[in-house]
Amino acid sequence: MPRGTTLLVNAWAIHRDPNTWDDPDSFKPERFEKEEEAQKLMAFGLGRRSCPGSGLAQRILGLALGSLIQCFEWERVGKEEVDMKEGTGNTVPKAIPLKAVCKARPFLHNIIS
Ligand code: HEM
Repeated sequence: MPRGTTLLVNAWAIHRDPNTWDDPDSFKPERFEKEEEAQKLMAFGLGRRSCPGSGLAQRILGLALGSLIQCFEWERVGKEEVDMKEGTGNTVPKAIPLKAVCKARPFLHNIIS
């Protein structure tokens, strides 16, 4: 390979390889409860140029999600099944956004008022 070549790893395809994943196109977050499955995930890249913020991100994500659930009541807009189809773009957005409304839980009024 010539010096200076830009090499892009297709993590999207690797994460959908049926030789590696069971039912790769289905949204099954519970699959990562198994340690050996979680180790196959490359959300933060690999090697010397992998994400230096992964430790921070993994701590903050749980806290942020926990705070959103603890502090607000959530309700979906619409009753149809959530469409998990992917849109286009580097961060793989949903094709059809998930819409929800939230209401501060009563205990939060005491804290912020
Ligand atoms: C869920 C959150 C995050 C995800 C999924 C993520 C994912 C990634 C990925 C896939 C890469 C490219 C790795 C590669 O080229 O192999 C990257 C690089 C990088 N990330 Fe993150 N990241 C996240 C959060 C953060 C945070 C919180 C920080 C800093 C506080 C951060 C800083 C960086 C930097 C500086 C690089 C470039 C590293 C380099 O090129 O040497 N990231 N990240």
